[in-house]
Amino acid sequence: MRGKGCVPTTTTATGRACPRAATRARACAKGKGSPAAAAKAAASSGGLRAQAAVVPGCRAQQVACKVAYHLEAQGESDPGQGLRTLYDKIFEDHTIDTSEDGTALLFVDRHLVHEVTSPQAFEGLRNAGRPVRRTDCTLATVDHNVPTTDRATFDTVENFIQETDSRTQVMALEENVKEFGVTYFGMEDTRQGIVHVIGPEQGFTLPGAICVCGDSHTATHGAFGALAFGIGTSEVEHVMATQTLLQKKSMNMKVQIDGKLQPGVVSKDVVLHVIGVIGTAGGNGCCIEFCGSTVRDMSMEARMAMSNMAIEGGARAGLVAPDETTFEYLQGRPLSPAMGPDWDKAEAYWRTLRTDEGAKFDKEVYINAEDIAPTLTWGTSPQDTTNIMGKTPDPAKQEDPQRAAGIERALNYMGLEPDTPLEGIPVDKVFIGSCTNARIEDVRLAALVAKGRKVAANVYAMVVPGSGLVKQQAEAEGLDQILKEAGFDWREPGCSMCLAMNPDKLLPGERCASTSNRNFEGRQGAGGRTHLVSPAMAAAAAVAGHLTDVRKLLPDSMDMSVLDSKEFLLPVAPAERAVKEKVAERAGGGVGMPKFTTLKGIGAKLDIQNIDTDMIIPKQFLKTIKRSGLGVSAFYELRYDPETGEENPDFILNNGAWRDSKIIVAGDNFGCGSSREHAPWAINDFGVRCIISTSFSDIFFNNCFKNGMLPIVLENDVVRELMADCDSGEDLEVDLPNQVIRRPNGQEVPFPVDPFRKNCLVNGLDDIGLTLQKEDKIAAFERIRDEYYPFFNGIGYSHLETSHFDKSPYSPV
Ligand SMILES: CC(C)[C@H](C(=O)O)[C@@H](O)C(=O)O
Ligand code: SF4
Repeated sequence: MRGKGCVPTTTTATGRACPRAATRARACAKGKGSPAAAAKAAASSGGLRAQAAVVPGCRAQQVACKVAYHLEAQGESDPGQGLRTLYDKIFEDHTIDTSEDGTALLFVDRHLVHEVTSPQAFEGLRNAGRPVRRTDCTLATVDHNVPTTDRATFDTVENFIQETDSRTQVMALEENVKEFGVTYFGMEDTRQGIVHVIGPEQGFTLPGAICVCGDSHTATHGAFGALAFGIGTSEVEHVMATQTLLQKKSMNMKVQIDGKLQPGVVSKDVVLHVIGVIGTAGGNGCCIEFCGSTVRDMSMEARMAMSNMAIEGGARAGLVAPDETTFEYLQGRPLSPAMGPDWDKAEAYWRTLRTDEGAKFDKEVYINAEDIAPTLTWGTSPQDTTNIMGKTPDPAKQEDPQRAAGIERALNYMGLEPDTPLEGIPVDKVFIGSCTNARIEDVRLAALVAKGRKVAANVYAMVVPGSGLVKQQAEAEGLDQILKEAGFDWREPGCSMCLAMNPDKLLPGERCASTSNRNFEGRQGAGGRTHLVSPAMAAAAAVAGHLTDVRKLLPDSMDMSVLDSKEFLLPVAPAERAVKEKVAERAGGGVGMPKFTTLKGIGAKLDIQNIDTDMIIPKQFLKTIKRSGLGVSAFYELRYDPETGEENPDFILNNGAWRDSKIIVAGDNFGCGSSREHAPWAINDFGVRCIISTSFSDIFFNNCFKNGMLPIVLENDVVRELMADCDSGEDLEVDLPNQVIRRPNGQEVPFPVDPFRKNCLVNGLDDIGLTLQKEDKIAAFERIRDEYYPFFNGIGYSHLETSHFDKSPYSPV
């Protein structure tokens, strides 16, 4: 009987009673004809939210409200009511349940998995005897560790990958996907590639989906109007076990770019420019929606390069509303809905995915595309940008002493003087690749610049396609020939020198023009210096031998010199080896969720802004398949002399009583960069349980709670006072139940903490167990989804052959 069991008590995403619940219940109780009719009645009497309708036991109501949501989104409901952003719509449409404090349980449509952040998650499932709930919505590949050398002789991973830890991680994934039945593109599969290249390429990434991956650049998929964000390994396990995630709603931020881009300026320049404007913490706590005429004119691949770097602006996700460009890109891809009724149903839904006119954003940024010239970084943070006509900054001219210290440190690392013009700085290497810029259009752009020219004698330049299919397409178009003739090294797909977890690395002191997304210290190899650029600018630097404006290319008169790729096969430095051995000795099995109540001890001051996760634990220590034992590698670059492996006596955590600090008081934006949960694991294993700062990156912040650690956000003046307490050597006491920090002078400093997270920390509760108690609600949501969003159910590859392709994922130039 329709309407049976309807109760007007549903809460909203913010935990408040939903004022429209009564209307909904009335519509439901009327039980008029079809669910759609009930929905229409309900919608016309006030508009409804889909998520609020999921009340177990009230099927008709659920269906009615679901349909009503679409009517409202298409503007058929009362105008001016409940105006929502694209982010609000996707978030709310995936909300299964909302707890008192506003934490939502979200359904996850797409889960991408790679070898670095999944081993501990699979281990957790295995230990708990849990399966992967939705293998049809899960896709795995290997990318970070794979060598990019010729695979002509590839037989098995075991024989092919020389580096032990890399081999172990790749082999662990191969075993895990077999055991858990997950679709996997291995090294012998042409579809293998960087996880953020293959998802879109296969049509796995769809508009309106929630898409996650244990990787911060999951933001890439937002280009499709998918709500896509990086998660930590504990969350990878949570998604695999429950197909859901616990999330608090982010703020809405609009970045509107209007106008026509100058020739030679591409979306990479746009996003570098945007990050230069907003800073690496500018988007913290936000989901960015990129909009405006410039964005509408971009191709899907250009949009992907832009949303990819939303995380570098501090935002966990970047979105672009789907449009004709999106639909055209998706049609005929292996995992897109099949053309015909399936496609039509999907497209009708996707067309509702846009921000309502007049909807409110918490932050707005407006950029004029005509102001953007080819843009690049000069320092060690993606916010350190200027255009190619610019100069390095002078710390002496900075008013903020912390910023001045940051600039000085960055220039020193980069081997650059203040006020140096960027144009003309010689480079040693050029890297064209990564999940930002390794798609076919990027390769085409590089080939366009390189055509008929030669790589400079002082430069080694490599092009690493983002996937086997990009490589295949580029070869079909003859782009590899153009690049090889110019002197570029043409490689096999993978992350490569973006992160240098495989053998492709910079040598200490080497300078690289790189199309990747992070220029952190040591990112591309210890001591390596990175300038982030577009593929056009990278190719221009390769042929010029120095950073240059792609708009005024040098004549092609230089000799070509390709360095022997063996140069990249670096031996592991002795210092690094010693630390790795200690890590191996200490690594154990899983570590339960520890309780956190009070913590007393001397605090350590780390007065550096933007301590990124590469500084907390560099990539060479990510190759573990365990969670524990990483403490010896925490703050590796700061803590040890890279030559000798001896402790650096100037580093606070090597110094006297501070060696045992359990509390760190740090500069702004702690934990920015990658989603690696290895960062909190390493800090935790080192003995630190609490970090205090003015701000944190969202993913790091979240990861701390999953590991029984407490990150505390306080105002800058309070942080400064606590830093002084650290220097005094007297104890601080963090009292979580009472939410105060007791200073040595007896003052109590209150701090905020999310009630749900506090409860989990104080009681040592594990998220997965808590979520599985909501099984009924998850199952009810899945039934609704089957009916109204069947296109989100992964059809998987189990019954598909590679020949299923309706067309090549790439169309010719
Ligand atoms: C290894 C992975 C966790 C990491 C990320 O999250 O971004 C990596 O892809 C990176 O680019 O630093
Ligand atoms: S940023 Fe680099 S390392 Fe990270 S996923 Fe992308 S290509 Fe791989």
